[in-house]
Amino acid sequence: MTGAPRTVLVHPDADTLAEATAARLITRLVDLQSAAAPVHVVLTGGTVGIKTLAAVAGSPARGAVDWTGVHLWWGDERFLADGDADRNETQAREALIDALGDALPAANVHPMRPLDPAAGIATPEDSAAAYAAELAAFAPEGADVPTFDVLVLGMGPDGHVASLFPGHEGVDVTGVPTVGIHGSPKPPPERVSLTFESIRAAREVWVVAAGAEKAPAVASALSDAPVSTTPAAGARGTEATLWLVDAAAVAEVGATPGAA
Ligand SMILES: O=C1O[C@H](COP(=O)(O)O)[C@@H](O)[C@H](O)[C@H]1O
Repeated sequence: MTGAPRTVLVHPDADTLAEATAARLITRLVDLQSAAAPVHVVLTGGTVGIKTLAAVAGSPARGAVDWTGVHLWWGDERFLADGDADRNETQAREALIDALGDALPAANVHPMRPLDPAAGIATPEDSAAAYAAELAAFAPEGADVPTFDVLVLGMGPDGHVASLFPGHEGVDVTGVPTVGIHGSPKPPPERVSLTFESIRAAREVWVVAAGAEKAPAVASALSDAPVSTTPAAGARGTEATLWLVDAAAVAEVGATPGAA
């Protein structure tokens, strides 16, 4: 597996994990903005992912970020109508984006297109193709996706990341930056996801996971199980791969967590 080695950082519980990840993200954005602009961040849905966004919104330090220079993308989306409460976009808006208000230009927010047959988005493949075009518009010459500075991934108890599920063909898709998903084992069945090629193009990949129900998948991923059975094992950044977890989530990891 190419990519940066993993560093595992363990926090006592899910709330502390979310607060610490939010602080880490804010600090990273400020550091990145001292050197270059714009900054591209990929958001995740899921429990800890959304909790982390709420923690960013609640942090006074969020004012240290120049949000006009931050672009927000998504690693995956539930293919539902605009505004559906189950959309990762809807939850991210409620947790953070709405709170940022005018500080974050609307043009910097890049959601995956919702189900909207009247606008030509009738299938997950339509949305995936539209997102590929949006990504390409911000990609450097010769690349399919922007240079993502930080790409955050939640992980399901089955080891899925983004909407790349174990045993599903989305895991193996290559040559395209995005993929439409059908028959997801976790509702809703239709989704849109970045492919592993897009995920692995990110400079930093942060996997966030909390809770005992994630412990088997965390142990499996950190022991380099096949990506086909534990997709999270394939999540790597080009410069850094962080596993930001709580104590319950690493309960089944054999050795003391550390670089892997
Ligand atoms: O459905 C999804 O689930 C995963 C993980 O969610 P969690 O609630 O178990 O933390 C999430 O990463 C993904 O973005 C989302 O679409």
